[in-house]
Amino acid sequence: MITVGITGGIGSGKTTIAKYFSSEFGIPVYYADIEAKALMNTEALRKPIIRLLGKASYRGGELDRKYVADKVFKDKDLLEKLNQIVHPAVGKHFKNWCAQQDAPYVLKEAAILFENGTASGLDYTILITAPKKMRIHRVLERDDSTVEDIENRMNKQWNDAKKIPLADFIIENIELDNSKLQAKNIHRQILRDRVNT
Ligand SMILES: CC(C)(COP(=O)(O)OP(=O)(O)OC[C@H]1O[C@@H](n2cnc3c(N)ncnc32)[C@H](O)[C@@H]1O)[C@@H](O)C(=O)NCCC(=O)NCCS
Ligand SMILES: Nc1ncnc2c1ncn2[C@@H]1O[C@H](COP(=O)(O)OP(=O)(O)OP(=O)(O)O)[C@@H](O)[C@H]1O
Repeated sequence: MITVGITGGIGSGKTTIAKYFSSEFGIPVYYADIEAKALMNTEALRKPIIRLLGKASYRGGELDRKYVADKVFKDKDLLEKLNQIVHPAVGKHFKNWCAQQDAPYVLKEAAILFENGTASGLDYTILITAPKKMRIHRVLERDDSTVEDIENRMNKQWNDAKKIPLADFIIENIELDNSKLQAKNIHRQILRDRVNT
């Protein structure tokens, strides 16, 4: 199975573009942040997370996302420790998920790909970029975060300049129709490579 990572900083539009690959080309998408949160609600992860962040990490038996986010996005060390609990479980779950897919390739949509070395296990990577101000504006419009919340998350992610040389493909996601054209070209390129190898 050919695996393609799709990543980008907060508010870059990676979910929007991943959904386009799915709806337009029928490509199966693994949404790592959604799957991660489901895995964090399993017994196997609940225990180490409570040990790291305390009992308040769960409320009514469910992960308290706001509590956890407030703790880890203000503390690099805690976030790294949480990543070390969550990311291996996501990696394993993704592998099992891939084995059940029947498609020319699959997409793994994840906020963190280059930062934690996950990219090296994938066949291709697509980086979604957009100017920082635009990304902040998009997230403010989308949910009830504050600029401070968004910047705290941004500061825990590599900037585009560091990720651009590592990516196989880049989509500059400013105007959506143009981004879709870029996505179509990448889709075609992956299919061409597949036939030629
Ligand atoms: C702290 C949590 C519970 C907050 O949940 P919330 O629903 O508010 O955010 P969600 O997970 O949907 O992420 C939204 C955005 O936050 C940023 N973000 C999330 N996790 C991380 C991280 N580990 N490092 C940097 N940025 C991150 C990304 O831009 C992401 O797209 C959650 O983000 C989390 O558990 N993160 C650590 C584990 C992780 O890396 N999950 C992502 C997929 S592997
Ligand atoms: N080209 C675009 N033009 C206008 N709005 C856009 C564009 N791309 C995405 N958006 C909007 O910006 C917001 C952020 O997009 P999206 O959720 O896809 O980003 P993301 O990178 O997955 O964010 P996060 O890191 O927070 O998960 C959404 O409300 C989306 O509809």
